[in-house]
Amino acid sequence: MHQIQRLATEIVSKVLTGRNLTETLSDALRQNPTLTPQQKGAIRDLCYGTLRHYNQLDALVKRMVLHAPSDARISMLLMIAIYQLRFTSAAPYAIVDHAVKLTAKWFEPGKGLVNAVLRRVQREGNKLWAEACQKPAIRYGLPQWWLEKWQKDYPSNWEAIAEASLSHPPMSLRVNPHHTTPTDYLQLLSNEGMDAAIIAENAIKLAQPVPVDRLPHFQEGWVSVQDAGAQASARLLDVADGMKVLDACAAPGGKTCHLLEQHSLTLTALDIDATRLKRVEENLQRLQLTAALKVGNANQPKTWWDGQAFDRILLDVPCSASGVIRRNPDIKWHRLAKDIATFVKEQSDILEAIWPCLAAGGKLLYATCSVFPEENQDQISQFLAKHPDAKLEPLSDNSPYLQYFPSADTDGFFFARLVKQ
Ligand SMILES: C[S@@+](CC[C@H](N)C(=O)[O-])C[C@H]1O[C@@H](n2cnc3c(N)ncnc32)[C@H](O)[C@@H]1O
Repeated sequence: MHQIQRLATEIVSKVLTGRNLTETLSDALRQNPTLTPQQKGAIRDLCYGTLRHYNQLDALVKRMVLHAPSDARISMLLMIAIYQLRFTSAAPYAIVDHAVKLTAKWFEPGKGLVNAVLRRVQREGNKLWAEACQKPAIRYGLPQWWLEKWQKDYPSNWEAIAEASLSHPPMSLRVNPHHTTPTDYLQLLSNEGMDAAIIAENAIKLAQPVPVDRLPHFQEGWVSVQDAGAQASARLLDVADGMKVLDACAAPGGKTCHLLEQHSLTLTALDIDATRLKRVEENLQRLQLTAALKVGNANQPKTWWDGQAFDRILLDVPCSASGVIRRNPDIKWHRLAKDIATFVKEQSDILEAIWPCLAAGGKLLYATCSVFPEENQDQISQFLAKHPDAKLEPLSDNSPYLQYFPSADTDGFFFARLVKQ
Protein backbone atom coordinates (compact mmCIF):
# COMPACT_ATOMS: atom_id res chain seq x y z
CA MET A 1 0.00 0.00 0.00
CA HIS A 2 2.87 2.43 0.61
CA GLN A 3 3.47 2.65 -3.15
CA ILE A 4 -0.16 3.76 -3.49
CA GLN A 5 0.24 6.32 -0.70
CA ARG A 6 3.54 7.55 -2.15
CA LEU A 7 2.18 8.03 -5.68
CA ALA A 8 -1.01 9.69 -4.41
CA THR A 9 1.11 12.05 -2.26
CA GLU A 10 3.25 12.99 -5.26
CA ILE A 11 0.30 13.46 -7.63
CA VAL A 12 -1.81 15.59 -5.26
CA SER A 13 1.23 17.72 -4.36
CA LYS A 14 1.88 18.42 -8.05
CA VAL A 15 -1.78 19.24 -8.69
CA LEU A 16 -1.75 21.75 -5.83
CA THR A 17 1.13 23.56 -7.50
CA GLY A 18 -1.08 24.10 -10.57
CA ARG A 19 -0.90 20.91 -12.64
CA ASN A 20 -3.95 19.32 -14.19
CA LEU A 21 -5.20 16.27 -12.24
CA THR A 22 -6.18 14.06 -15.19
CA GLU A 23 -2.85 14.57 -16.95
CA THR A 24 -0.72 14.22 -13.82
CA LEU A 25 -2.51 11.03 -12.82
CA SER A 26 -2.23 9.43 -16.26
CA ASP A 27 1.48 10.39 -16.51
CA ALA A 28 2.12 8.74 -13.12
CA LEU A 29 0.22 5.58 -14.03
CA ARG A 30 2.08 5.33 -17.35
CA GLN A 31 5.42 5.68 -15.58
CA ASN A 32 4.52 2.82 -13.21
CA PRO A 33 3.46 0.05 -15.61
CA THR A 34 3.57 -2.75 -13.02
CA LEU A 35 0.60 -1.37 -11.04
CA THR A 36 -2.44 -3.68 -11.06
CA PRO A 37 -5.89 -2.35 -12.11
CA GLN A 38 -6.90 -2.41 -8.42
CA GLN A 39 -3.87 -0.36 -7.41
CA LYS A 40 -4.55 2.13 -10.21
CA GLY A 41 -8.16 2.43 -9.05
CA ALA A 42 -7.04 2.98 -5.46
CA ILE A 43 -4.56 5.72 -6.47
CA ARG A 44 -7.21 7.42 -8.57
CA ASP A 45 -9.70 7.33 -5.68
CA LEU A 46 -7.13 8.70 -3.22
CA CYS A 47 -6.18 11.60 -5.51
CA TYR A 48 -9.74 12.59 -6.41
CA GLY A 49 -11.03 12.11 -2.87
CA THR A 50 -8.18 14.00 -1.20
CA LEU A 51 -8.64 16.95 -3.57
CA ARG A 52 -12.42 16.91 -3.12
CA HIS A 53 -11.97 17.05 0.69
CA TYR A 54 -8.72 19.00 0.69
CA ASN A 55 -9.92 21.91 2.85
CA GLN A 56 -11.19 19.56 5.52
CA LEU A 57 -8.09 17.37 5.57
CA ASP A 58 -5.80 20.39 5.59
CA ALA A 59 -7.73 21.97 8.49
CA LEU A 60 -7.60 18.73 10.46
CA VAL A 61 -3.86 18.25 9.95
CA LYS A 62 -3.13 21.88 10.82
CA ARG A 63 -5.13 21.50 14.03
CA MET A 64 -3.24 18.39 15.07
CA VAL A 65 0.27 19.24 13.89
CA LEU A 66 1.40 22.51 15.38
CA HIS A 67 4.93 22.36 13.94
CA ALA A 68 4.78 20.89 10.45
CA PRO A 69 7.73 18.62 9.57
CA SER A 70 10.32 20.21 7.28
CA ASP A 71 9.58 17.61 4.61
CA ALA A 72 6.28 18.89 3.10
CA ARG A 73 5.47 15.42 1.78
CA ILE A 74 4.68 14.30 5.32
CA SER A 75 1.75 16.70 5.76
CA MET A 76 0.39 15.58 2.39
CA LEU A 77 0.84 11.92 3.30
CA LEU A 78 -1.09 12.55 6.51
CA MET A 79 -3.99 13.97 4.48
CA ILE A 80 -3.94 11.00 2.11
CA ALA A 81 -3.90 8.54 5.02
CA ILE A 82 -6.66 10.39 6.90
CA TYR A 83 -8.76 10.33 3.71
CA GLN A 84 -8.18 6.57 3.58
CA LEU A 85 -9.17 6.14 7.20
CA ARG A 86 -12.37 8.15 6.85
CA PHE A 87 -13.58 7.38 3.34
CA THR A 88 -12.22 4.00 2.21
CA SER A 89 -12.60 0.41 3.34
CA ALA A 90 -8.82 -0.22 3.52
CA ALA A 91 -7.76 -1.85 6.81
CA PRO A 92 -6.89 0.92 9.31
CA TYR A 93 -3.84 -0.90 10.75
CA ALA A 94 -2.39 -1.25 7.23
CA ILE A 95 -3.04 2.44 6.43
CA VAL A 96 -1.19 3.54 9.56
CA ASP A 97 1.60 0.98 9.28
CA HIS A 98 2.40 1.83 5.65
CA ALA A 99 2.23 5.58 6.20
CA VAL A 100 4.69 5.25 9.11
CA LYS A 101 7.07 3.11 7.02
CA LEU A 102 6.89 5.53 4.09
CA THR A 103 7.63 8.46 6.42
CA ALA A 104 10.64 6.62 7.83
CA LYS A 105 12.05 6.34 4.31
CA TRP A 106 11.69 10.07 3.73
CA PHE A 107 12.50 11.50 7.15
CA GLU A 108 13.10 9.05 10.01
CA PRO A 109 12.29 11.49 12.87
CA GLY A 110 8.82 12.14 11.38
CA LYS A 111 7.48 8.64 11.90
CA GLY A 112 6.49 9.14 15.55
CA LEU A 113 4.38 12.14 14.58
CA VAL A 114 2.65 10.30 11.73
CA ASN A 115 1.94 7.33 13.96
CA ALA A 116 0.52 9.55 16.74
CA VAL A 117 -1.67 11.65 14.42
CA LEU A 118 -3.15 8.70 12.56
CA ARG A 119 -3.82 6.72 15.73
CA ARG A 120 -5.58 9.73 17.22
CA VAL A 121 -7.73 10.07 14.08
CA GLN A 122 -8.60 6.38 14.45
CA ARG A 123 -9.71 6.96 18.03
CA GLU A 124 -11.34 10.41 17.85
CA GLY A 125 -11.84 11.01 14.12
CA ASN A 126 -15.47 12.15 14.21
CA LYS A 127 -14.94 14.66 16.99
CA LEU A 128 -11.73 16.06 15.47
CA TRP A 129 -13.36 16.30 12.03
CA ALA A 130 -16.39 18.16 13.39
CA GLU A 131 -14.17 20.62 15.27
CA ALA A 132 -11.93 21.29 12.26
CA CYS A 133 -14.79 21.72 9.79
CA GLN A 134 -16.95 24.36 11.43
CA LYS A 135 -16.42 27.14 8.89
CA PRO A 136 -18.66 26.60 5.85
CA ALA A 137 -15.80 26.95 3.32
CA ILE A 138 -13.97 24.14 5.10
CA ARG A 139 -17.08 22.03 5.66
CA TYR A 140 -17.99 22.19 1.97
CA GLY A 141 -14.43 22.00 0.65
CA LEU A 142 -14.56 25.28 -1.30
CA PRO A 143 -12.32 28.31 -1.69
CA GLN A 144 -13.72 31.20 0.37
CA TRP A 145 -14.52 33.42 -2.68
CA TRP A 146 -16.42 30.55 -4.30
CA LEU A 147 -18.49 29.85 -1.21
CA GLU A 148 -19.38 33.54 -0.83
CA LYS A 149 -20.39 33.70 -4.48
CA TRP A 150 -22.77 30.75 -4.14
CA GLN A 151 -24.19 32.23 -0.93
CA LYS A 152 -24.93 35.45 -2.83
CA ASP A 153 -26.16 33.84 -6.09
CA TYR A 154 -28.28 31.14 -4.42
CA PRO A 155 -29.32 32.37 -0.95
CA SER A 156 -31.92 29.63 -0.51
CA ASN A 157 -30.11 26.57 -1.93
CA TRP A 158 -26.36 27.21 -1.77
CA GLU A 159 -25.93 24.56 0.92
CA ALA A 160 -27.59 21.86 -1.20
CA ILE A 161 -25.40 22.81 -4.18
CA ALA A 162 -22.26 22.84 -2.03
CA GLU A 163 -23.15 19.54 -0.36
CA ALA A 164 -23.81 17.79 -3.69
CA SER A 165 -20.58 19.24 -5.14
CA LEU A 166 -18.66 17.47 -2.40
CA SER A 167 -20.28 14.09 -2.96
CA HIS A 168 -18.92 11.20 -5.01
CA PRO A 169 -20.28 11.70 -8.54
CA PRO A 170 -22.63 9.07 -9.97
CA MET A 171 -21.57 6.96 -12.95
CA SER A 172 -24.28 7.17 -15.60
CA LEU A 173 -24.61 5.49 -18.95
CA ARG A 174 -26.29 6.53 -22.18
CA VAL A 175 -27.95 3.59 -23.89
CA ASN A 176 -27.53 3.42 -27.67
CA PRO A 177 -30.96 2.77 -29.26
CA HIS A 178 -29.25 1.18 -32.31
CA HIS A 179 -28.38 -1.80 -30.07
CA THR A 180 -30.66 -2.09 -27.06
CA THR A 181 -33.17 -0.44 -24.73
CA PRO A 182 -32.60 0.87 -21.20
CA THR A 183 -34.79 -1.92 -19.78
CA ASP A 184 -32.93 -4.70 -21.62
CA TYR A 185 -29.54 -3.24 -20.74
CA LEU A 186 -30.55 -3.01 -17.09
CA GLN A 187 -31.14 -6.76 -17.23
CA LEU A 188 -27.67 -7.34 -18.75
CA LEU A 189 -26.14 -5.32 -15.92
CA SER A 190 -28.11 -7.26 -13.36
CA ASN A 191 -26.92 -10.56 -14.91
CA GLU A 192 -23.36 -9.32 -14.26
CA GLY A 193 -24.24 -8.47 -10.66
CA MET A 194 -24.38 -4.68 -11.16
CA ASP A 195 -27.17 -2.70 -9.50
CA ALA A 196 -28.52 0.16 -11.60
CA ALA A 197 -31.64 2.24 -12.29
CA ILE A 198 -33.13 4.10 -15.25
CA ILE A 199 -33.11 7.80 -14.33
CA ALA A 200 -34.02 9.50 -17.63
CA GLU A 201 -35.08 8.56 -21.16
CA ASN A 202 -31.86 6.76 -22.15
CA ALA A 203 -29.89 7.24 -18.95
CA ILE A 204 -28.97 4.50 -16.49
CA LYS A 205 -27.27 5.25 -13.17
CA LEU A 206 -25.02 2.56 -11.72
CA ALA A 207 -25.14 2.02 -7.96
CA GLN A 208 -21.33 1.66 -7.98
CA PRO A 209 -18.85 2.97 -10.55
CA VAL A 210 -17.07 0.23 -12.54
CA PRO A 211 -14.28 0.23 -15.15
CA VAL A 212 -15.86 0.49 -18.61
CA ASP A 213 -14.46 -2.88 -19.68
CA ARG A 214 -16.87 -4.50 -17.19
CA LEU A 215 -19.88 -2.99 -18.99
CA PRO A 216 -21.55 -5.53 -21.30
CA HIS A 217 -20.88 -4.78 -25.00
CA PHE A 218 -19.18 -1.47 -24.25
CA GLN A 219 -16.61 -1.96 -27.02
CA GLU A 220 -19.41 -2.72 -29.50
CA GLY A 221 -21.01 0.63 -28.66
CA TRP A 222 -24.09 -0.46 -26.75
CA VAL A 223 -23.54 2.21 -24.08
CA SER A 224 -21.42 5.27 -23.39
CA VAL A 225 -20.53 6.94 -20.12
CA GLN A 226 -22.32 10.29 -19.91
CA ASP A 227 -23.95 12.25 -17.11
CA ALA A 228 -27.76 12.28 -17.25
CA GLY A 229 -27.80 16.11 -17.23
CA ALA A 230 -25.52 16.25 -20.27
CA GLN A 231 -27.90 13.87 -22.02
CA ALA A 232 -30.62 16.54 -21.99
CA SER A 233 -28.88 18.43 -24.80
CA ALA A 234 -29.85 15.99 -27.59
CA ARG A 235 -33.55 16.47 -26.76
CA LEU A 236 -33.30 20.22 -26.20
CA LEU A 237 -31.60 20.94 -29.53
CA ASP A 238 -34.88 19.82 -31.16
CA VAL A 239 -33.34 18.15 -34.23
CA ALA A 240 -35.09 16.15 -36.97
CA ASP A 241 -33.69 13.64 -39.46
CA GLY A 242 -31.95 15.22 -42.44
CA MET A 243 -30.92 18.44 -40.68
CA LYS A 244 -27.54 20.13 -41.09
CA VAL A 245 -26.11 20.45 -37.60
CA LEU A 246 -22.99 22.06 -36.13
CA ASP A 247 -21.52 20.97 -32.80
CA ALA A 248 -19.21 23.97 -32.42
CA CYS A 249 -17.24 22.87 -29.31
CA ALA A 250 -17.48 19.14 -29.81
CA ALA A 251 -14.65 17.32 -28.03
CA PRO A 252 -14.58 14.70 -26.60
CA GLY A 253 -17.81 14.11 -28.49
CA GLY A 254 -20.37 12.96 -25.93
CA LYS A 255 -23.11 15.22 -27.28
CA THR A 256 -22.14 14.73 -30.95
CA CYS A 257 -22.46 10.96 -30.56
CA HIS A 258 -25.73 11.24 -28.67
CA LEU A 259 -27.26 13.37 -31.45
CA LEU A 260 -26.14 10.88 -34.10
CA GLU A 261 -27.46 7.91 -32.11
CA GLN A 262 -30.89 9.55 -32.10
CA HIS A 263 -31.14 11.00 -35.63
CA SER A 264 -29.80 10.79 -39.14
CA LEU A 265 -27.98 14.12 -39.51
CA THR A 266 -25.31 15.86 -41.55
CA LEU A 267 -23.21 16.84 -38.56
CA THR A 268 -20.02 18.89 -38.39
CA ALA A 269 -18.05 18.40 -35.16
CA LEU A 270 -15.71 21.36 -34.66
CA ASP A 271 -13.12 21.82 -31.93
CA ILE A 272 -10.14 24.09 -31.54
CA ASP A 273 -8.04 21.34 -29.99
CA ALA A 274 -6.80 18.73 -32.49
CA THR A 275 -5.79 16.27 -29.74
CA ARG A 276 -9.21 16.43 -28.12
CA LEU A 277 -10.87 16.08 -31.53
CA LYS A 278 -9.09 12.70 -31.88
CA ARG A 279 -11.23 11.52 -28.99
CA VAL A 280 -14.36 12.46 -30.93
CA GLU A 281 -13.05 10.30 -33.77
CA GLU A 282 -12.45 7.35 -31.40
CA ASN A 283 -15.92 7.68 -29.90
CA LEU A 284 -17.56 7.86 -33.33
CA GLN A 285 -15.63 4.76 -34.42
CA ARG A 286 -16.66 2.73 -31.37
CA LEU A 287 -20.29 3.71 -31.94
CA GLN A 288 -20.06 3.30 -35.73
CA LEU A 289 -21.30 6.83 -36.36
CA THR A 290 -20.20 9.44 -38.90
CA ALA A 291 -19.55 13.18 -38.63
CA ALA A 292 -17.36 15.66 -40.49
CA LEU A 293 -14.54 16.50 -38.06
CA LYS A 294 -12.94 19.92 -38.25
CA VAL A 295 -10.18 21.50 -36.23
CA GLY A 296 -11.10 25.16 -36.05
CA ASN A 297 -11.88 28.16 -33.92
CA ALA A 298 -15.60 28.71 -33.41
CA ASN A 299 -14.68 32.33 -32.99
CA GLN A 300 -13.48 32.58 -36.61
CA PRO A 301 -16.00 30.84 -38.89
CA LYS A 302 -14.33 32.30 -41.99
CA THR A 303 -11.44 29.89 -41.46
CA TRP A 304 -13.56 26.68 -41.59
CA TRP A 305 -17.16 27.47 -42.72
CA ASP A 306 -18.36 26.98 -46.34
CA GLY A 307 -21.11 29.60 -45.92
CA GLN A 308 -24.02 27.08 -45.92
CA ALA A 309 -26.16 27.93 -42.89
CA PHE A 310 -26.86 25.29 -40.22
CA ASP A 311 -30.39 24.28 -39.13
CA ARG A 312 -29.18 23.62 -35.60
CA ILE A 313 -26.10 24.64 -33.63
CA LEU A 314 -25.00 23.14 -30.35
CA LEU A 315 -22.73 25.58 -28.52
CA ASP A 316 -21.29 23.76 -25.50
CA VAL A 317 -18.89 26.56 -24.66
CA PRO A 318 -15.69 26.43 -22.60
CA CYS A 319 -16.64 27.47 -19.06
CA SER A 320 -15.57 27.53 -15.40
CA ALA A 321 -16.89 23.94 -15.01
CA SER A 322 -18.30 25.00 -11.63
CA GLY A 323 -21.11 22.43 -12.05
CA VAL A 324 -18.75 19.47 -12.26
CA ILE A 325 -16.21 20.08 -9.50
CA ARG A 326 -16.97 16.76 -7.83
CA ARG A 327 -15.69 15.08 -11.04
CA ASN A 328 -12.75 17.47 -11.47
CA PRO A 329 -11.88 18.53 -7.92
CA ASP A 330 -8.62 20.18 -9.00
CA ILE A 331 -10.72 22.94 -10.60
CA LYS A 332 -11.65 24.28 -7.15
CA TRP A 333 -8.00 24.86 -6.32
CA HIS A 334 -6.95 26.24 -9.72
CA ARG A 335 -9.75 28.71 -10.51
CA LEU A 336 -9.55 32.31 -9.38
CA ALA A 337 -12.52 34.66 -9.03
CA LYS A 338 -11.17 36.78 -11.87
CA ASP A 339 -11.23 33.81 -14.27
CA ILE A 340 -15.03 34.04 -14.53
CA ALA A 341 -14.86 37.32 -16.48
CA THR A 342 -12.36 35.73 -18.89
CA PHE A 343 -14.72 32.83 -19.57
CA VAL A 344 -17.68 35.20 -20.00
CA LYS A 345 -15.77 37.20 -22.63
CA GLU A 346 -14.66 34.04 -24.48
CA GLN A 347 -18.21 32.67 -24.49
CA SER A 348 -19.68 35.96 -25.66
CA ASP A 349 -17.12 36.19 -28.50
CA ILE A 350 -17.93 32.66 -29.66
CA LEU A 351 -21.69 33.27 -29.47
CA GLU A 352 -21.38 36.49 -31.52
CA ALA A 353 -19.18 34.83 -34.14
CA ILE A 354 -21.28 31.68 -34.53
CA TRP A 355 -24.73 33.35 -34.70
CA PRO A 356 -24.40 34.27 -38.43
CA CYS A 357 -23.83 30.55 -39.22
CA LEU A 358 -27.41 29.72 -38.11
CA ALA A 359 -30.18 29.63 -40.74
CA ALA A 360 -33.28 31.84 -40.35
CA GLY A 361 -35.77 29.78 -38.33
CA GLY A 362 -32.87 27.70 -37.01
CA LYS A 363 -32.17 26.98 -33.34
CA LEU A 364 -29.04 27.30 -31.23
CA LEU A 365 -28.66 25.50 -27.92
CA TYR A 366 -26.23 27.30 -25.61
CA ALA A 367 -24.84 24.96 -22.94
CA THR A 368 -22.39 25.16 -20.06
CA CYS A 369 -21.42 22.87 -17.20
CA SER A 370 -21.45 25.92 -14.94
CA VAL A 371 -23.63 27.08 -12.07
CA PHE A 372 -22.36 30.66 -12.18
CA PRO A 373 -25.14 32.98 -13.50
CA GLU A 374 -22.65 35.23 -15.35
CA GLU A 375 -21.85 32.40 -17.75
CA ASN A 376 -25.47 31.35 -18.06
CA GLN A 377 -28.63 33.47 -17.89
CA ASP A 378 -26.70 36.77 -17.67
CA GLN A 379 -24.72 35.87 -20.80
CA ILE A 380 -27.91 35.03 -22.71
CA SER A 381 -29.74 38.19 -21.52
CA GLN A 382 -26.89 40.33 -22.79
CA PHE A 383 -26.90 38.55 -26.14
CA LEU A 384 -30.67 38.97 -26.52
CA ALA A 385 -30.42 42.68 -25.75
CA LYS A 386 -27.98 43.11 -28.68
CA HIS A 387 -29.71 40.79 -31.19
CA PRO A 388 -33.33 41.57 -32.07
CA ASP A 389 -33.32 38.57 -34.46
CA ALA A 390 -32.77 36.19 -31.49
CA LYS A 391 -35.70 34.92 -29.40
CA LEU A 392 -35.48 32.73 -26.35
CA GLU A 393 -37.57 29.55 -26.58
CA PRO A 394 -38.62 28.46 -23.06
CA LEU A 395 -37.30 25.05 -22.01
CA SER A 396 -39.94 24.35 -19.40
CA ASP A 397 -43.33 25.69 -18.30
CA ASN A 398 -41.95 27.83 -15.53
CA SER A 399 -38.51 28.85 -16.78
CA PRO A 400 -36.99 30.12 -20.02
CA TYR A 401 -33.77 28.26 -19.15
CA LEU A 402 -32.88 24.87 -17.79
CA GLN A 403 -30.41 24.90 -14.91
CA TYR A 404 -29.45 21.55 -13.42
CA PHE A 405 -27.70 21.81 -10.09
CA PRO A 406 -25.34 19.05 -8.94
CA SER A 407 -27.53 16.37 -7.35
CA ALA A 408 -27.71 12.63 -6.77
CA ASP A 409 -28.61 12.10 -10.46
CA THR A 410 -27.00 14.92 -12.46
CA ASP A 411 -24.06 17.27 -12.59
CA GLY A 412 -24.59 21.02 -12.87
CA PHE A 413 -25.55 22.08 -16.42
CA PHE A 414 -27.18 25.10 -17.99
CA PHE A 415 -29.16 25.22 -21.25
CA ALA A 416 -30.78 28.06 -23.19
CA ARG A 417 -32.35 27.69 -26.66
CA LEU A 418 -32.30 30.62 -29.08
CA VAL A 419 -34.38 30.77 -32.26
CA LYS A 420 -33.37 32.97 -35.19
CA GLN A 421 -36.21 35.13 -36.52
C1 LIG B 1 -17.29 21.71 -22.55
S1 LIG B 1 -16.18 21.06 -23.69
C2 LIG B 1 -17.26 20.34 -24.87
C3 LIG B 1 -17.79 18.99 -24.45
C4 LIG B 1 -18.50 18.27 -25.59
N1 LIG B 1 -19.57 19.07 -26.15
C5 LIG B 1 -19.05 16.92 -25.17
O1 LIG B 1 -20.24 16.82 -24.88
O2 LIG B 1 -18.28 15.96 -25.14
C6 LIG B 1 -15.66 22.51 -24.53
C7 LIG B 1 -14.80 22.25 -25.75
O3 LIG B 1 -14.65 23.50 -26.43
C8 LIG B 1 -13.41 23.51 -27.07
N2 LIG B 1 -13.12 24.92 -27.40
C9 LIG B 1 -12.68 25.90 -26.58
N3 LIG B 1 -12.59 27.07 -27.26
C10 LIG B 1 -13.00 26.82 -28.52
C11 LIG B 1 -13.13 27.61 -29.70
N4 LIG B 1 -12.82 28.92 -29.68
N5 LIG B 1 -13.55 27.02 -30.82
C12 LIG B 1 -13.85 25.68 -30.85
N6 LIG B 1 -13.74 24.89 -29.78
C13 LIG B 1 -13.34 25.45 -28.63
C14 LIG B 1 -12.48 22.85 -26.08
O4 LIG B 1 -11.34 22.34 -26.73
C15 LIG B 1 -13.38 21.75 -25.49
O5 LIG B 1 -13.16 20.54 -26.16
